[in-house]
Amino acid sequence: MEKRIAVILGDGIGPEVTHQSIKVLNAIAAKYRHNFTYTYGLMGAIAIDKTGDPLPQHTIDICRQSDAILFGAIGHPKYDNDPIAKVRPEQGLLRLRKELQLFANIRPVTTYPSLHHLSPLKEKQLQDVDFIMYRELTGGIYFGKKELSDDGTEASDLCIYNKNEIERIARLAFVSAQQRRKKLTLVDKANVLETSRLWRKTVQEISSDYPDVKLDYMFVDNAAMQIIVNPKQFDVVLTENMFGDILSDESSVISGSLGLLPSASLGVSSALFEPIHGSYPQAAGKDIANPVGSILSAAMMLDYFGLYNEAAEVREAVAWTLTNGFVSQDIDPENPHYTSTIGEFASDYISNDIPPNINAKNIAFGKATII
Ligand SMILES: NC(=O)c1ccc[n+]([C@@H]2O[C@H](COP(=O)([O-])OP(=O)(O)OC[C@H]3O[C@@H](n4cnc5c(N)ncnc54)[C@H](O)[C@@H]3O)[C@@H](O)[C@H]2O)c1
Ligand SMILES: CC(C)[C@H](C(=O)O)[C@@H](O)C(=O)O
Ligand SMILES: [Mg+2]
Repeated sequence: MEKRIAVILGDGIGPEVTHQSIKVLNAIAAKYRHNFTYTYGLMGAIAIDKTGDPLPQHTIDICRQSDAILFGAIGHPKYDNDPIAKVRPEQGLLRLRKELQLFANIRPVTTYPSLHHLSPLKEKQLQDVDFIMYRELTGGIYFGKKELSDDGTEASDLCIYNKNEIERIARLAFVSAQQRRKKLTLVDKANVLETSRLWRKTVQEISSDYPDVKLDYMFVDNAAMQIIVNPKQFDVVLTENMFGDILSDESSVISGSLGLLPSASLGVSSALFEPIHGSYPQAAGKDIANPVGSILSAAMMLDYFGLYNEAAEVREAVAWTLTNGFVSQDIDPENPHYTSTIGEFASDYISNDIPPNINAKNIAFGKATII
């Protein structure tokens, strides 16, 4: 299979983690005789530095000409700490999502028994947790009108949704539930917000098209608590843009680290794959970030291409690195491995280059020694 992949490395740890995904995709391509070609575009702080624009037209063009987009992360402290900067790295990502109409952001949350000890939650709460969040990505408060008064003392962000925006992601979430455990939870704040009441009404209306799916509703404040005390109750969670942003970072503590969670952002004719974490500037350039969220995003890309066996093999490679202790500092601070080592091991596993009796303890921060 031939696929053109647009790659946006971005800022901070974006390049380091994305390079591991490319290693893994190359191992898959070699093993299964696919031809993946990569075209690189700038976005974020690096794009501002080089072109003055967080999303240069060239990047939009290569994304449009690709079959899928692999993205790292954007963001830089010099903008985070400057509340009056007019041009910001995040504008690049938001514009790209809007331009390509990437309206459905899909964030699966799984747990690995070998990582249960890392979660602040108790073991019994972690067993059998497996849910998927459908986060609306191109509407709501992120994209409503923003205003700042002339004297700079008052500001507003408008939260706005229309029926069509709600319905198109809700239908994807219902179909996903049909293929899973047939439960859909709409998370909103319908006791307060007009937009949330429109979400409930719209989702209620279309639910009759999916009679096999049990629909329930939860207020977002309760959901934030339930995700911690009883995460296994969830199957598919459907929610608006900002609630989904916050609840998905929260959900990563179930898995054990923000560095583990992947995502897919699907649109009308484009698809973008990115870990849910940000540019983690404190780790930039140190080769210590967890690449698993990015590698699992590449697996979601393979699923999107219809390469289900290949995607499963990438997930198997990741599970193998995790259970054998080839993990980064966030997972095992006592015996951490480099980002690049984890990427190499995952790709070697796929290429069948990994001897079965490798000793994880001997390869911390270095090459494997065989026992
Ligand atoms: N999609 C994106 O590109 C995206 C997402 C979130 C934040 N951001 C941007 O990233 C910058 C930093 O934001 P932040 O510190 O709030 O969030 P962040 O996700 O970058 O990091 C928060 C914390 O999570 C942990 N973490 C994140 N990724 C990790 C990884 N791969 N491996 C191990 N640990 C990891 C670290 O402890 C880190 O301090 C900001 O400029 C923000 O706007 C970008
Ligand atoms: C960087 C930021 C604009 C982005 C968001 O809020 O959507 C990020 O937090 C994410 O989760 O992808
Ligand atoms: Mg976020």
